[in-house]
Amino acid sequence: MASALLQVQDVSKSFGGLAAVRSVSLELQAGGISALIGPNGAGKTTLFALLSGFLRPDSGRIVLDGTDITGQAPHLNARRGLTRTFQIVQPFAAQTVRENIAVGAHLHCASRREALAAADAVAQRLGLAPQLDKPAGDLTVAGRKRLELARALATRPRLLLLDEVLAGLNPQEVGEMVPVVRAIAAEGVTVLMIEHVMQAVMNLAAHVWVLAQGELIATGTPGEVTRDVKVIEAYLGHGTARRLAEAT
Ligand SMILES: Nc1ncnc2c1ncn2[C@@H]1O[C@H](COP(=O)(O)OP(=O)(O)OP(=O)(O)O)[C@@H](O)[C@H]1O
Repeated sequence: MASALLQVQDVSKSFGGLAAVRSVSLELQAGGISALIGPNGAGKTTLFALLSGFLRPDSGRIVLDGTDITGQAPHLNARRGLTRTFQIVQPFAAQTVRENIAVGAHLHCASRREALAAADAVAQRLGLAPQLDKPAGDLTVAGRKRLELARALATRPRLLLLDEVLAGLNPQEVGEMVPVVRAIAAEGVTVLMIEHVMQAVMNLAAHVWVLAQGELIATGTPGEVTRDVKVIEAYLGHGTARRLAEAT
């Protein structure tokens, strides 16, 4: 079997006395879409920050394609092909959509002209071409989510960490974004997504990890983890599975 694209080995991170991520280990194979789910405060975003280099783990190792990248700065990880998006999208509001996307493209483009041309190509893929000359601040929430994706894609990732790209979208917008994420994966980018919209997780992800209170409590297909008693109780409280069974 080929070695994993990403190996997370016994990674922990505390903030003061709060253990946000506890001894998490997982292996992500190249290709396809996987999801990281869990209740609010489970440690999902902290784990993304550790993987992408925005935070350094207290202990444990992160290995990308055989290379130890533990604690390596985000821009160096991006050079290696690991890029994340942010839950709260903060574009450079006064700059155009094109200029915002070009920020990501600069990683691989020698000149500004080349970066702006690369930005145009990424915008085409994400349906943002009509907005290229608009200030990013004029975009709707759905447009900003696409822009966040475009900026990440412009870095030409092999592994893309998506932090709630569907949050704040209405059902129609979610329906429009799902094929966008699928198309990114179909182009060969490995996608790991934090997502609360379970319908989309069921729809998109082949594999799911579940975090609760900093610990991985389940892993499997979306169907498997949503039937897992530990997962049901992590979301709905201890004893829920038994009460549900008694009620039916
Ligand atoms: N910089 C920080 N300083 C102190 N505590 C933090 C910091 N970042 C996160 N935490 C805490 O760590 C825990 C995990 O937070 P995290 O944001 O990783 O959870 P999450 O699973 O992404 O939650 P959500 O689904 O609500 O975004 C929470 O209790 C949070 O308050």
